[in-house]
Amino acid sequence: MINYSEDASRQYHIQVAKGEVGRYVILPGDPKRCMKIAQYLENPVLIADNREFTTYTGTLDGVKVSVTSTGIGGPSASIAMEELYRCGADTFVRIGTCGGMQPDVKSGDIVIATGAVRMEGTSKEYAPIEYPAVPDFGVTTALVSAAKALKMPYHTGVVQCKDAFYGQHAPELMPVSYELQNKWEAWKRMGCLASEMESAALFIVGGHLGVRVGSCFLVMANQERAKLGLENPVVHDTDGAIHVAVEAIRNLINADK
Ligand SMILES: O=P(O)(O)O[C@H]1O[C@H](CO)[C@@H](O)[C@H]1O
Ligand SMILES: O=c1cc[nH]c(=O)[nH]1
Repeated sequence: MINYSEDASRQYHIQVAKGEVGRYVILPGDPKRCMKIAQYLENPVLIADNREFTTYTGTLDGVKVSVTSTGIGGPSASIAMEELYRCGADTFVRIGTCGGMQPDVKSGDIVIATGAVRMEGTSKEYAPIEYPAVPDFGVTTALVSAAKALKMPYHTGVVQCKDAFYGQHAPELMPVSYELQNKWEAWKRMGCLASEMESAALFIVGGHLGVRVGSCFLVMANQERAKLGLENPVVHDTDGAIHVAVEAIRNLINADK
């Protein structure tokens, strides 16, 4: 395989070299979330900042842990995971934002994914659609233990992933509204908790690479609650979900000892 990087020791997109990240990596979508997460680490150092990929490395309880942003959507998330894996990472926790889909999934709650609907393109270039996008059981239970210990309101269940943010929020405006609206109804009836964009790709790429992956999200709002006339403030504060992700990594470090 050709390495397109000017500096051959660095991965082309993330601009990180082998050994510069820990085996444990926290994956936010938004690069601006990286510094917030890095503040939970001891002695965080900025390793690289290229395109949508910002990476910090520090330690948690003396063990090397990194944070890398994945950008929006499966294509860039899959690139981040592939390149981090080549630098030595094998355990990933995504911390993102999502939109609730069930009436009891409220703004400010945490959702922990136990599976992801593959209504996106990236995972289809890895595995046939019949293969399920599921997180690692150990990472998922570490996230649940963390949410419980922090007394965060949380839900566990399947999340829906897609490529078009506005296909979720304004499906009626899309030429394929008939498909988007019917499928959304099906995901809801099947009990999908929330919609986001990266977990399906991360779970499938993780399965292919043989690494551990889990996901947790802040619920920003819930368009279904709005339709029902229920209270639906928009929440931007990701601190609680970040704390859950960091404590989950701490749980995994202890369990791995
Ligand atoms: O907040 P992040 O992690 O970016 O996650 C969610 O927010 C973005 C859309 O606004 C998508 O990336 C979606 O998955
Ligand atoms: O509603 C939402 C909120 C965040 N991210 C999404 O993909 N959808």
